[in-house]
Amino acid sequence: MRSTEDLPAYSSIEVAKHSSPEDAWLIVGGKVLDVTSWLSEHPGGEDVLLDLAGRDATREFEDVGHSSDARSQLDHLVVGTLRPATDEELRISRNTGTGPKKEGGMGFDNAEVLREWIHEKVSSFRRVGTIGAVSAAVLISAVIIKRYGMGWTAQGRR
Ligand code: HEM
Repeated sequence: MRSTEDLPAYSSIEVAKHSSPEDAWLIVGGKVLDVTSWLSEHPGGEDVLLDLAGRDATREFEDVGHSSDARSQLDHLVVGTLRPATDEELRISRNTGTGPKKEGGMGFDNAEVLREWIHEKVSSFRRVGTIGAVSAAVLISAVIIKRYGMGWTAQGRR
């Protein structure tokens, strides 16, 4: 087998595009697998693989308690390694609603997309918070000046 270092690196967003029976990829343990031509050979059936196609199936693979034979079969299916998604990929994925999703969920099966979304929300709240605090300070100053006048500056000048 080729060393995984020679293989291309794909992001989870790229892997998500391969989610049909004609083109089914999975991620297991940081390896990207093309299971398309092997679907019918899986002893656990093709449905479980198709349900997870385009997604990270590491947890499901481990939960089944696959044998070491299964692990060596897996190595023959490797087409690449997993790399973090770029900011650009995350932005496009968020805006177009593409990328890995779980049915019935919030649409954020992809931890990276979710993390990026939270980060953006927090910074926009922070922005709104700063504008709010500055406006409140100006308003309070205006009320104080209106109520007490500029007495202290007049005193200072005397
Ligand atoms: C693409 C990587 C995978 C490979 C190479 C693989 C390979 C195998 C092999 C060789 C077996 C026979 C039992 C054994 O040797 O452990 C098996 C069984 C099974 N696999 Fe997978 N598998 C893969 C992914 C998955 C995934 C993602 C699931 C999802 C749940 C899954 C579910 C099962 C189930 C339920 C069985 C048990 C079948 C039975 O004992 O009746 N497999 N798999």
